[in-house]
Amino acid sequence: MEKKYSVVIAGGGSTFTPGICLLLLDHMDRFPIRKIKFYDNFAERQETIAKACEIYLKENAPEVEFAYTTNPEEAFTDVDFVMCHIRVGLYAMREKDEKIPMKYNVVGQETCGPGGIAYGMRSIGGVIEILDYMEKYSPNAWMLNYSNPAAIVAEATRRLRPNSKILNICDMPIDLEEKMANMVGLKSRKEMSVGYYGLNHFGWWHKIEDKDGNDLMPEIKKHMAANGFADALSGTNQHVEQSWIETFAKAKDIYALDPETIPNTYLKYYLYPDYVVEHTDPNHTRANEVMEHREKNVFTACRNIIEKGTAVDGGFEPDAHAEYIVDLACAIAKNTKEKMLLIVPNEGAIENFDRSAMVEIPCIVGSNGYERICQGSIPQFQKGLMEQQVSVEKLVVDAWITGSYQKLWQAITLSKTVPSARIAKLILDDLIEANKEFWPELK
Ligand SMILES: NC(=O)c1ccc[n+]([C@@H]2O[C@H](COP(=O)([O-])OP(=O)(O)OC[C@H]3O[C@@H](n4cnc5c(N)ncnc54)[C@H](O)[C@@H]3O)[C@@H](O)[C@H]2O)c1
Ligand SMILES: O=P(O)(O)OC[C@H]1O[C@H](O[C@H]2[C@H](O)[C@@H](O)[C@@H](O)O[C@@H]2CO)[C@H](O)[C@@H](O)[C@@H]1O
Ligand SMILES: [Mn+2]
Repeated sequence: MEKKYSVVIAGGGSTFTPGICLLLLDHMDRFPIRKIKFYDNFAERQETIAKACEIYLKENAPEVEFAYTTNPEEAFTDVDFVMCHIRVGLYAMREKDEKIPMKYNVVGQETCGPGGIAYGMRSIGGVIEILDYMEKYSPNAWMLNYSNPAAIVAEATRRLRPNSKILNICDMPIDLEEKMANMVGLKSRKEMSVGYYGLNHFGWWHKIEDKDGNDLMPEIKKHMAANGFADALSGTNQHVEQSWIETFAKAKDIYALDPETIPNTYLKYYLYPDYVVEHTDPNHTRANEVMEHREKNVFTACRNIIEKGTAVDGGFEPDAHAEYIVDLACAIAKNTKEKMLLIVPNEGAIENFDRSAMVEIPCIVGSNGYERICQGSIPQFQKGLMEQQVSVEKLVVDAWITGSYQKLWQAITLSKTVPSARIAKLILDDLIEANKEFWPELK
């Protein structure tokens, strides 16, 4: 009898939960599920998502047991996988992450620069707490974590829970690879084999071939030089707002800095911080767009489904972009040896880079975890940028662990997005005030 799996979604009130829940149901042939649970520390938020999903599940997969709870023992007992997508402080704090640095003409962004540092200082405790619940109540389970900022969370879990069964992953490369597949007329990124190196939200493709080993880089480079990632489809409908459309187009200017590699879009914030500040409305940032679009749409759909008592024509769609999560779960469950980009300790996979850095590289994933695929040596330009950024990330984790104001001031000062130690201190003091209920006390 084929094993059926029990999954808990940590962050059940997430705007991504319905799409991921439906996606799991779409892949029951390769990843059969006996139970889905939601866990959240915000009962009311989760309940709206959960009650709608419960109606959907009853109508479409009545054989799958479903529950939702804020009780850790109920949530994490008898689970095989924890899919973790929490946002400590919700969008309200994301809005502050994005607006406080902008007061000083510094990039305000969800995962990059001082905003990402603030988010990291909130996320570490939340993810570690859930990891500890998992290990207490289901010691053989795996955590698939895509809570942000993945770079800082990954460094913290390396330092604080080095032996835990956690895989940290990001879907930005997935989206961009789909766009590159579209550039060269392929149906899916899975028809490509890639070489990639970097940190999370801070990386480059250095090799892209088709399944026959033909080099796809020349054609992709041509598109990047002319349009960046603009005008290339990826199948996701997450990014329709103007801010994302501009981000995809701006990749053209990031590419211009090193035409031998294809850049992750997030490098925009580090290489063109002046452009970003000039093109950001300090009173209406990405957090406002998400609250006005994704959050509003998802919760409106959920409330309608609950009111009608049926999910038929309720607007729930499987989140195709999240297929990577099922790929990852299958790789662990079925030993598929899937090749996936993960955020893992370098240990020499990037030959001329810090062995302890959490790097984003291609890995082979099976039942016993991942094996790194070596990416060789990296050029001086990327090496210099990565050494600065990984030091920021390490200093943030130092600050969280030791409660050190000094370390966090150093981290913000060291960020390529911040012009001086004076500005860094002004931003830090504002962030401390805004994060009083979330950060450890700093001395
Ligand atoms: N890694 C990636 O590529 C990727 C892609 C998309 C989203 N994300 C991340 O997924 C997460 C969810 O995104 P969203 O926009 O849906 O957020 P959201 O605010 O809609 O939902 C997050 C949920 O987490 C819950 N939560 C917060 N702290 C918690 C804690 N300590 N314990 C349990 N639950 C907690 C909140 O109550 C909320 O219901 C974010 O971290 C986001 O950055 C990552
Ligand atoms: O501004 P947001 O909240 O819409 O997006 C921020 C996240 O962007 C990336 O995830 C994208 C993903 O790249 C794309 O495929 C699409 O499906 O949606 C995701 C969420 O919008 C990035 O990887 C995440 O870390 C960011 O949180
Ligand atoms: Mn990401």
